[in-house]
Amino acid sequence: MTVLDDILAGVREDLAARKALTSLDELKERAHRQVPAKDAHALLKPRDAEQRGVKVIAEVKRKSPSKGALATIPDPAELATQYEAGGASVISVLTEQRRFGGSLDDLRAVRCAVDVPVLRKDFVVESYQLWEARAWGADVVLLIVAALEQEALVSLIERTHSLGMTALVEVHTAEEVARALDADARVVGVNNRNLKTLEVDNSTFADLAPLIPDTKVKVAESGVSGPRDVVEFARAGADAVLVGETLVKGDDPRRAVADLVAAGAHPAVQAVRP
Ligand SMILES: O=P(O)(O)OC[C@@H](O)[C@@H](O)c1c[nH]c2ccccc12
Repeated sequence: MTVLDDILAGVREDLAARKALTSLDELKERAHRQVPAKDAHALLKPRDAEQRGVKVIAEVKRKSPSKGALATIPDPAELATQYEAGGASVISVLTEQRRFGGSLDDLRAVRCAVDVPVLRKDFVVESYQLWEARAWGADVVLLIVAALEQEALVSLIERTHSLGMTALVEVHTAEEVARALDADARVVGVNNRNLKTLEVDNSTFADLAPLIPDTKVKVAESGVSGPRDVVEFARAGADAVLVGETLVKGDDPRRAVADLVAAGAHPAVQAVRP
């Protein structure tokens, strides 16, 4: 059993418990009462060349299976406000409870505190979770190719789009890239961390990015420890980076995000981007 299998088993149990409490109909009603989802795609890949730096997706993350406790984060809304002030384009909120210490309450708190799009970062296995994401105010959801059969991936992407949200489709191998493209993913995230072994290898993004057409939004996930990594991913074709640990562990999250945004927007970086 891989780490991913183990996480998914816990996710399914927690999901069953939530489904017993809230019917899909009730969730749909709540989702329909939300203001429409914000367009994260347009923010991550603006048409206007002037705004074309590498964007930063900043993550609210308390702990992880690979690193254990990272930060207590008593006030996720405050952290998200700092991220936004530092120039983050999207805020990612882990909502998985057992391994990452997150919750849907964190998602809502962040949603209420910022204007930028908010990503529900979880292990989505069923459309119920997409309705849930929308009902709690998410604009973007993560869909992990390694966790889904192809048919499920296709229908979850379609459902995400029909709810007006953006799907960040996560891959880790060339085969998963092909599956994501077949399923019509518009935003593809290459996770430098293998979710089956938890090992991080930053060359994963550079290896897989050429397989993803430039019309897609390419996101480098995990492994950003500072501005140098942003420059490296930018050179390999990243439109955005997704950063967790480095931001939650530092003492000035606003400044830390601003430094990454500045690195991604630097003219020397832009000149060498493919
Ligand atoms: O903390 P890091 O190394 O900056 O990584 C952030 C993000 O990429 C990571 O949290 C992540 C990427 N894909 C995931 C899927 C599930 C849970 C977590 C993740």
